[in-house]
Amino acid sequence: MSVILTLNAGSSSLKFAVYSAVAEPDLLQTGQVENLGPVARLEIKGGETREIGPADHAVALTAILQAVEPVLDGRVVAGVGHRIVHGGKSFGDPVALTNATLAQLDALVPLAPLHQPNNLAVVRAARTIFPDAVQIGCFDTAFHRGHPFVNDAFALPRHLYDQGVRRYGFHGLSYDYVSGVLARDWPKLAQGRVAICHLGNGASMCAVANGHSIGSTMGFSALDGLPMGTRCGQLDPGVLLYLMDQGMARAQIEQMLYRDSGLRGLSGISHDMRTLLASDDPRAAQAIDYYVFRIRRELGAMAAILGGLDGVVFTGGIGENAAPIRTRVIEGMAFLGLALNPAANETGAIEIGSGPAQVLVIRTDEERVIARAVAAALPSATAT
Ligand SMILES: Nc1ncnc2c1ncn2[C@@H]1O[C@H](COP(=O)(O)OP(=O)(O)O)[C@@H](O)[C@H]1O
Ligand SMILES: CC(=O)OP(=O)(O)O
Ligand SMILES: [Mg+2]
Repeated sequence: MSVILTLNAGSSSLKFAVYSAVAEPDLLQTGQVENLGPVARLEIKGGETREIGPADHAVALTAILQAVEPVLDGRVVAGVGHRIVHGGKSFGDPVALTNATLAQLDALVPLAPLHQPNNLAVVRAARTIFPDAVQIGCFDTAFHRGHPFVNDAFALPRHLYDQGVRRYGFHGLSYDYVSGVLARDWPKLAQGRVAICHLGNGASMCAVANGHSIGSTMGFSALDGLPMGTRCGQLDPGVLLYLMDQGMARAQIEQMLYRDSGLRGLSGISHDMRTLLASDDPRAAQAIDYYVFRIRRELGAMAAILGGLDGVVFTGGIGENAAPIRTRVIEGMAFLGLALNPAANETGAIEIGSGPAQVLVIRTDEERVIARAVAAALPSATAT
């Protein structure tokens, strides 16, 4: 039996999974290197967890491949699936990552500087390590491609829209997975109006109507919308003009917006929600207040886009694990039909609502969406 390897290069982690190469792939192993930077940590699910010292995405990939060698057990890696954050105007469905497609994707690096270079570096490393494997790219922007014009456009001169200056939306692999779970386990809700909150290190919300994205808080880049671990979220563009007038260089502005803002910037303490929730520093409390305020504001916007809410889903590292954040987001939202069952919320239940609209916590699985796309591209996958 051959296997499929998936690689998901996020802003702060490299997640991987190994699956059997069959039409509905069986998960064999999963894990990640998280907290990329000076003290990265390798976590193999059900296995070892250890600090691996300073690591970027390339070092993380080497550590992962060493750790999964026993799982591979000599089996051939027939396909490698990659999360690619930005597909731009041209890419929707999963594609084979050839020299030609990689060159087109390189051109989108300036639109997602925190992700796209890492995504593509991981693709290139994997092509060298597994030269005979099919390499498939799956796009975070794909799920949003059916957006109506009003959710896709900025009110800028028209030629910019034609050039591709649009609101793409991201976290699409996560929304695709969650929508699939809804269709399978909550079919009636899946036909309704659902706001999915992907709250990880990056964060966005998606308005899903009958399984299709009709709006998202993220836009042209992965900066817009909600505040994130290190990114600012929605910002008055006048601030950028002011900073330029003050003499700030483009590279400094990019550093500030992508890496020094969000929870990290506001708290001055950490980008990590666990650290902030555990802190008694008033700046940590203020950063969390801002985070919750913006999620609530956008939840109202998603409800308006959808014409009401039949359900809200929390996912991503914070959405799945931070019960106090979920409590504060849903508090006082009875006017939207939302209320929490506190015991269910605090004990890790999936259905945590007590109002007319559903409130669910669904663990996302971007890897599975990628693995299915690789399996579909492997002629052998249906036969084995
Ligand atoms: N138990 C927890 N309580 C609060 N926050 C958590 C918890 N577990 C993880 N998180 C937060 O989840 C975030 C990472 O989310 P994740 O979806 O894994 O990120 P990425 O964008 O790298 O995929 C971090 O901010 C981390 O603090
Ligand atoms: C698009 C994005 O923000 O991704 P992540 O949450 O992995 O940083
Ligand atoms: Mg993520």
